[in-house]
Amino acid sequence: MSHTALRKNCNFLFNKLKTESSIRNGSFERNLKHFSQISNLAVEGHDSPVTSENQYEAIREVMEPFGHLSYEEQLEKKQSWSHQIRETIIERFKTLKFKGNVNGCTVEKISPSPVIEKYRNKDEFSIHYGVDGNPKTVGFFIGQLAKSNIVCVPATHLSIIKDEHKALAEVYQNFIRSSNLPVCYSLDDGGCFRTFTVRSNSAGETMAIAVSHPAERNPFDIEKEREDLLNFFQKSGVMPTSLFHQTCKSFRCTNEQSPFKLLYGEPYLFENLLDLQFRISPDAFFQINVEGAEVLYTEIVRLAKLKPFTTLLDLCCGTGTISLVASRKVRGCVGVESVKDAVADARINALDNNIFNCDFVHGTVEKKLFYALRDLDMASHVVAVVNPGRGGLHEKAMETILKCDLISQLIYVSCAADNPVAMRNFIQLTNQPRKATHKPFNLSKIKPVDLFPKTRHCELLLVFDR
Ligand SMILES: C[S@@+](CC[C@H](N)C(=O)[O-])C[C@H]1O[C@@H](n2cnc3c(N)ncnc32)[C@H](O)[C@@H]1O
Repeated sequence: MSHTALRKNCNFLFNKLKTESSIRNGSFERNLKHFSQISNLAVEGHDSPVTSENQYEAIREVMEPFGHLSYEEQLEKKQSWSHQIRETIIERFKTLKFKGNVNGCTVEKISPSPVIEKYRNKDEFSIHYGVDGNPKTVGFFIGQLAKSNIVCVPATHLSIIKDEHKALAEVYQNFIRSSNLPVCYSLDDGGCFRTFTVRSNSAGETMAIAVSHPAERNPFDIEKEREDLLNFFQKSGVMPTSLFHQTCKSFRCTNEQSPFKLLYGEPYLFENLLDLQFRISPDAFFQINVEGAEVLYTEIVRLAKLKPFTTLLDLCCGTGTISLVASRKVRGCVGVESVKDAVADARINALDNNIFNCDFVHGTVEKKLFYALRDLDMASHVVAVVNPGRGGLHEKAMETILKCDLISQLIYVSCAADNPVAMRNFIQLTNQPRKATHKPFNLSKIKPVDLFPKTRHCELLLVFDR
């Protein structure tokens, strides 16, 4: 089950439970009694109950499902999954009447991640009941809604999580346990503590972000929570390099919607990647495995037909990584990104690396691409790299891309190529519906790059030419 699905399940469950005041202010015993109502715990795919003895094994099976395999075996599985993606696209394609070409598509050998342990530079920890019934447990969820058995297990025994992240999550757990404020299990239950995110860079610097629901509290109460949080970390002796606090009433808030308040330290993380330095805001996406990302970006540059006169379109550009890595090989780059702070990072990153041929546009691809292309009237050769995350590309963005004949190659970077939206995007690129006048793309190559050792996930580069 995906993290989002688990979160939805969790919210549903606690909507049911929220009417019972013991969640918010009851004693540990009352909470335990309450918890017994959602017991009969079993991990997804397992029938045996989750207990304090087997909880760490259970969370490993959720978070590191390939952890029991050798790395070679993991890569073999991901290689054959990449072939399956090719077969699925070809099968889907057979059902369509007007087509580009997908049959010639080859699947390259998977590139391994240079690191397979402690590689995650960002973890968003949730808060929920632990197996012992403690309602203030910080970690990751396991369980199934059907069996009403969602439970939170600390990350202490996971090998893909960095030690500094685990240590900070433990201090935060101690903090919320020492506080009288309740946990926010669903957005309208009046609770406070929501999530705790830790990010880090290769130099070992950490950025911690505590997110709370403002509930009915006034600004002074929220200020008090912030003071207490900072004091607690300072006294613990385990201090992040920077500490942020955000209040958020919805599932997730950007800095624009609800500012990240810096309580301590520097406002940004900096990361080195392929001889470039990147500034990263709390809000901005950065690939979770930096060494793996270096391989990914190197492969993108290898596969892209970049010429000195090429304009590179970097769609969903985050902090500008792909543009800046490719910038010296092309005439210019235009990045489009929906998160404002990430765009600010991308612009600064260009300047800090003495790169002056990249421009970054704030907005969604579906809204801004049309205008970005209109401004490219001097371009003679355009290559697009799209990296939209699990959500895939919006219909309108797809339409604009397909209609722009200048785009002769498109590299679709997908961390969830079997996701229905991504799959629809692949078919749209290669299909030519009856009345359409555009030339369809041919899917020429699939290149897997492993960014997520021990998990089922794998990054795919799908190369479309026309
Ligand atoms: C998987 S990340 C890739 C970022 C970047 N290419 C990198 O490698 O670091 C996807 C990015 O797309 C942005 N995004 C998601 N939907 C978008 C949209 N419709 N328009 C523009 N940006 C979008 C997200 O904010 C995020 O920064």
